[in-house]
Amino acid sequence: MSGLEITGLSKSFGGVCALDDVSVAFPHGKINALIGPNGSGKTTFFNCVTGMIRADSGRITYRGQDLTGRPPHRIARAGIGRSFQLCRVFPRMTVLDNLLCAVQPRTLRAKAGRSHSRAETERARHWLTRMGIDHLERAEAQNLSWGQQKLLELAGVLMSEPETILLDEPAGGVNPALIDRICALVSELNAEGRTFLVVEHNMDLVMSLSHHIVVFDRGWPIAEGPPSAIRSDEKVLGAYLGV
Ligand SMILES: Nc1ncnc2c1ncn2[C@@H]1O[C@H](COP(=O)(O)OP(=O)(O)OP(=O)(O)O)[C@@H](O)[C@H]1O
Repeated sequence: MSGLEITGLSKSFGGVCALDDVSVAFPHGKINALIGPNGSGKTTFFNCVTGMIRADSGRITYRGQDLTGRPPHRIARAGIGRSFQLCRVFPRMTVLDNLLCAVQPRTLRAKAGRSHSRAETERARHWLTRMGIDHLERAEAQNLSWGQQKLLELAGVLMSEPETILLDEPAGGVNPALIDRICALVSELNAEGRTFLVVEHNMDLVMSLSHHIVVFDRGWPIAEGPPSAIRSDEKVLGAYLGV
């Protein structure tokens, strides 16, 4: 079955056209990247796909389900998780509590008491271990490095077991050792069956990690294909060099 498919997506802010009739599909089971110069519409695209903002027109389908106009929680329930460019963690909460917060209480009793099951706590510890930050479980999130906070945010996304994960600049501001860790994790999680769509400015990372790349320029996809094709595409070079 197909993965995420977008048809005719448009979004303007006042007189600024951020997305202009975008039609694009991302293969399921792959690591996809969305790249483009500053202001080319990548974050707006993420926000429309995850229901954070409503597109002016267009259709969003995922695994055959129509998600157009659905609110963020419905999109999450369909199996799509996302991280943010400016990492979203609760700074004064412990690392473990940040993850437990990411879990939607499933039963009425849990909703009333906001209690978490032992299984949820174990799952939180499992993801902290996978991220390599389990030793920080009792630390306040504000005391983690920026890269560790990115790993914590990714662990939070994984708590709801999404099959597709949208990552907004996972390497932005992160030190090289942790960038390597994030790349290794994305590859491992992909090998385990998760699909990724990554917005990233670090071209070395994009070229080494991705199977499929879509390039936006001025709210419009100008190229798509494997890294080898994108690297030498004249339209892409032109968009980045401004020629
Ligand atoms: N809330 C908003 N109000 C007004 N204009 C906006 C808003 N959000 C985005 N824009 C404009 O829409 C265009 C696309 O912006 P967007 O943030 O989607 O690009 P981007 O490719 O993610 O950029 P960057 O790589 O710098 O994060 C830009 O011209 C931007 O100024």
